[in-house]
Amino acid sequence: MSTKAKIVYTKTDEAPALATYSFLPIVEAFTKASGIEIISKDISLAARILANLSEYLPSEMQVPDALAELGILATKPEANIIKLPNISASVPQLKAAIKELQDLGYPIPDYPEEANTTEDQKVLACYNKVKGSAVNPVLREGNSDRRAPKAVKNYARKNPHSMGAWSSDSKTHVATMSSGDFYSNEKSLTLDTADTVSIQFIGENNNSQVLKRELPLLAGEIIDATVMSKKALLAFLETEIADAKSKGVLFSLHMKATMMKVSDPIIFGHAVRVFFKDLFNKHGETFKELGVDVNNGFGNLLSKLAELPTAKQKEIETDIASAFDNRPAIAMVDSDKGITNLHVPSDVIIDASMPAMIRTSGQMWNKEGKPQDTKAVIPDSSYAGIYEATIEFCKENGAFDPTTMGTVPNVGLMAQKAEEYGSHDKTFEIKAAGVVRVINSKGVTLLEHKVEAGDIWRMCQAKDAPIQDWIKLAVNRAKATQSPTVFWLDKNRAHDAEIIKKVEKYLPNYDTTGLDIQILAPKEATLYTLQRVKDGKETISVSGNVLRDYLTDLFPILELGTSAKMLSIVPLMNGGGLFETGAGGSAPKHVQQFLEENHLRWDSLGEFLALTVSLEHLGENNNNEEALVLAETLDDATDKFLDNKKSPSRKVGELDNRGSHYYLALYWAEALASQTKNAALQNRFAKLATALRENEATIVKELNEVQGSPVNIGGYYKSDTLLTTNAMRPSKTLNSLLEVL
Ligand SMILES: NC(=O)C1=CN([C@@H]2O[C@H](COP(=O)(O)OP(=O)(O)OC[C@H]3O[C@@H](n4cnc5c(N)ncnc54)[C@H](OP(=O)(O)O)[C@@H]3O)[C@@H](O)[C@H]2O)C=CC1
Ligand SMILES: O=C(O)CCC(=O)C(=O)O
Ligand SMILES: [Mg+2]
Repeated sequence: MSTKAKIVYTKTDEAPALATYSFLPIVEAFTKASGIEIISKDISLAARILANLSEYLPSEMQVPDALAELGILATKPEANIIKLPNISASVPQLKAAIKELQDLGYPIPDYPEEANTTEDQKVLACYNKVKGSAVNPVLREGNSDRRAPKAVKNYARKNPHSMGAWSSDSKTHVATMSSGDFYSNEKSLTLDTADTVSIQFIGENNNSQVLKRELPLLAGEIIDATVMSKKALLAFLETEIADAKSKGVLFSLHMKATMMKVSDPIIFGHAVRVFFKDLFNKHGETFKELGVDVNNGFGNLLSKLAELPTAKQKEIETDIASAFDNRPAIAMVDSDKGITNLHVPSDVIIDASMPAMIRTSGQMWNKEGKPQDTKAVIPDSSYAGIYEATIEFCKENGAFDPTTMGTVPNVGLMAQKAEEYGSHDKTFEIKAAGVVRVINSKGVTLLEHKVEAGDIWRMCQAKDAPIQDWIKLAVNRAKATQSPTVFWLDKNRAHDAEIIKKVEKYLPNYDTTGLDIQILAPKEATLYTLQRVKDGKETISVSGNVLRDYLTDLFPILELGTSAKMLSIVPLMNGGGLFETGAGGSAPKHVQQFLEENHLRWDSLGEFLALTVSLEHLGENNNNEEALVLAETLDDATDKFLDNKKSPSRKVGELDNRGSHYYLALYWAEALASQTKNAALQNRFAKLATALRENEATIVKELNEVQGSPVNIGGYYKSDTLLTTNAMRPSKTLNSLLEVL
């Protein structure tokens, strides 16, 4: 046989990584005789740290830079990558992972609190490559196509998840800025020809500083720049904190500190300082001496208090307690442990946190662990309107009904680090009053803002080729579904106005006869879509990168209870395929439960869907008939899996992730054994299908009886391979059946 076609299956973090220990051996067993090679690539946070700090490690401890390899692969036609969700690390998570690796004996340096020396700057630069959303932007060399497959949608309609009722007198609302924010200050233009620009700051006393040198731009590229005024932000936060107190609602802040890893931690830090302003007024000096940095959350302050003499510690603790009394009640992440919304910037991430709140009657948890109406603070107003509109809609119409509601697939512009999510290397906290200019190679100023000390200035890019590809993808989906297709673009926003020009330029390249394609600003698009959702209809959202992220959690969480059940395809621009699993994250809560009671409630449906399309892609691209049959039968097996309700339960002692994998394997083997397209596959799987069926009771018993007590896998970020394998593959019967295949 010619060289085998390859599928890369990523090893990531937390719950999806645990699930991989159980699921990957099944995938390998099922595909190995069909000319398919499954390659596992470790892009976990721990592996990325080790790869980036190689020079500090002895050779036997060094690991390859798997992410860099995959980044290159993603630009090649042969790419076929299954990408599971991974940790996008905030600084507290990064430090915890570094500590774990050091304890395991890896001699890597600490995360530098302050980078004053050249050495510290070098280390910090290495860690910055690992920080925040450092994986997805590298692999996403294509735009995104996320939707709920029919079978999944039908399943949700027949088996609705719980949905909190909405009352018209709910006090829950969104608070967002009306001036001085990124939305209000945005300027944008499209380049006619390729150029190289630089970003410069010119102070009021005429001292100037180059913020970024030699930024190459392509012809047709859209750039935009904007600024968040610190003064306006602080005033806004102060007003909203007071308003939350007077209205008796919880204060909660919703940011994306992981993807917006430069701007959003700064905004997060301001929120912590304004919320605890008396504390900072009184103890600011002490905090400075301790090196407190609340851009990493209020938890950073708490962790430093132990360094103080006991008396001082007590005094500050008393002042913290009175701050909590004097300020509004704050939304909790974990009320049992006293962890608030302001503790860690990666605990509350807007794409998942806002829909979760909307699903629970617009309420979040207070410190007594009871649900309460909430003020959701989303400082920048660019996209806050979509949540505002959804909340208003629920107040007026009540909660959505998963048994009847329609569906909202998304086509998202994200290739080549498009828009805000690619802006962190062009985002700056401004040191003094002056202007920031984007200047072209001839010295002409393209964009300019007046700034003050503490303002956050940023520039974003969107290249022409990805935009064209995105428009093509939108037209394809519109044709395939015949559903109304809405570009969520605001003509009054500078950047969107440039994108609209491109949509108007490129749409006529396609035959759109009979298609309903519209352009609506995000708030109007939300209202239009929600009404159709309520009426049970499908509406395709076509959006930029941030809305892609927000909408592909918002609608799935309302429709399906979780975005883990989404089909999430990234047709790579050079012909390969990146198949993401679900649209959500790495579910740290699930790991906590697993470690405490050896029950993993992670639902791998997203992995099943991704594997199906990956096999299909491989079959078509390599003329591999067996891969196509494997894909078709896996699709049937997934339908049966849903029909027979074999998804993991949330409760210990019941079927969990491991048991759900067994059933998928059983149904897949049965589908392969009963199909008649390919006799070789039919023969190969006949015995296994019978054996898996005959041993059902034994296997399920072996998988379920291990549950109920804590499990040790030897690490959180870098668990022990053998311990984790044993924990995730406890059925000897299942293991030996897979081995003989
Ligand atoms: N593509 C990627 O790589 C992404 C990575 N992330 C990263 O993931 C981490 C956690 O993010 P967070 O915002 O908490 O979002 P998560 O999606 O991890 O968690 C939110 C909740 O969604 C539910 N959920 C998510 N996936 C599944 C699944 N497969 N099966 C069942 N339930 C599921 C769970 O709710 P419940 O337990 O209540 O059922 C879970 O607690 C962060 O580090 C973040 O940066 C986030 C988004 C995407
Ligand atoms: O990369 C990340 O940090 C999160 C990605 C995400 O939330 C998404 O793609 O929906
Ligand atoms: Mg998301």
